[in-house]
Amino acid sequence: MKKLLVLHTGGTISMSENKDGYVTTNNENPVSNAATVQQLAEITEIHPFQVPSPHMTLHHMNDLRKTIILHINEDNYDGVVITHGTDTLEETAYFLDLTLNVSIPVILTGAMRSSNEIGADGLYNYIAAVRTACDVNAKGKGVLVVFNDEIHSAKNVTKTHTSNTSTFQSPNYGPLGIITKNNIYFHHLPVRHQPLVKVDESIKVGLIKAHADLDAELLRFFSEAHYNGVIIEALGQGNLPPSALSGLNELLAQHIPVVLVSRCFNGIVSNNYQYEGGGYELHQKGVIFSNGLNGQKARLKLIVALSNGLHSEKLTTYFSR
Ligand SMILES: NC(=O)C[C@H](N)C(=O)O
Repeated sequence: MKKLLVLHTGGTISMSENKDGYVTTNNENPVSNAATVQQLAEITEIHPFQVPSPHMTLHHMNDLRKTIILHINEDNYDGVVITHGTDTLEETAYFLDLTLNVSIPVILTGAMRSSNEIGADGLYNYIAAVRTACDVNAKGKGVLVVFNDEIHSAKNVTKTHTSNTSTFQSPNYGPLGIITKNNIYFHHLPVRHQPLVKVDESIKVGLIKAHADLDAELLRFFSEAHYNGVIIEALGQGNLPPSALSGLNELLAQHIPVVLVSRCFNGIVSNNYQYEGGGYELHQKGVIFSNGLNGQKARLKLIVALSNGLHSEKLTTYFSR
C-alpha cells in the first residue's frame, strides 16, 4: 500500500449546510478518516489550520510548504494530498509548484458542495486525489489539482465558475489527464522548471485589472504604499489606456517591477501594437511580459522571484517560461 501525507486546510470540503441553508465551518472535517480512503492508501492526516480559502494568506501557503517539507523529510511518503477551499486553491497550488522541490505527487482538491448537501462532491474528489497520488504516472509532474474527474497542472488551472462542480479548467491547454472509475489516464506532460525555494513573506506585490479610462492614480498608489512589484491585467494582447501611463511611468522610474498579463481568459501577452499604451511601447519602457499566467498566479510568481533576488534580465527570463 502507498503511504500518503494528507493535509486538511478547510474550505467547503470541510463544511456543512446548517438548518437555515447556509454553509458553515465544522469543528471536524467530514472527509477526515473516511473509511473508503483508508482502504486506498496508508494515510497520515494532519490539520495545519482550518480556514475558508478567502482567508488564506501568503503566510498560510508558506506554512503549508514548510509543513510538507518537514514531514516528507522525516518519513518516506509516496505522495501528498491537500484538501483546500476552492476560491484560492489555484493560488496555493501554484505557490507550491513554484517553491517545492519534490518529485512525489502533490495534489490539491476541494469541493463545490459542502458535506451534507445533495450531490456533495468533497469525498468523491478526495478519493480521486488519493487515487491519483498513488498512481505511478503522477510523479514528477509538479503540483496537480484533481477535481471533477480531471487532473490539471497548478500552472494552468483556474476556477472558472462560481458554483458548478466542473469549475476547475485549464484555458488554452486543457487537463493533463482524466480519471475514470477504474483508471487514471495522463495525456500530456507539463513543462517543468527548477523551483525557487526562498520565500520572503514581507514582499508585497499588487494586482490591478485594466479597463477603459484606468486612472493613473491607482497605479501611483502602489509606489506610495511601498509595494515591491505590481501585476497589471492588461487589455487584450497587452495594452493599456493612455490615462494610466503617467502612473506606470512613476512605478518604472522607481524601479518597481511591473509584470503584464492579460485580462483575457485565453492567450498570451505580446508587444504587437505600436500606439500610445500599446504593447510595443510598454515593452520598450521595461514592463515585463508574462508567458500566459493569470493575474493572481503572476502575483505569486513575482513574490517568489523577488524573494530569490531575481531582477532585470533574470526576472524577464523567469516570466518568459
Ligand atoms: N468551494 C469552496 O471551497 C469555496 C469556499 N468559499 C472556500 O474557498 O473556502
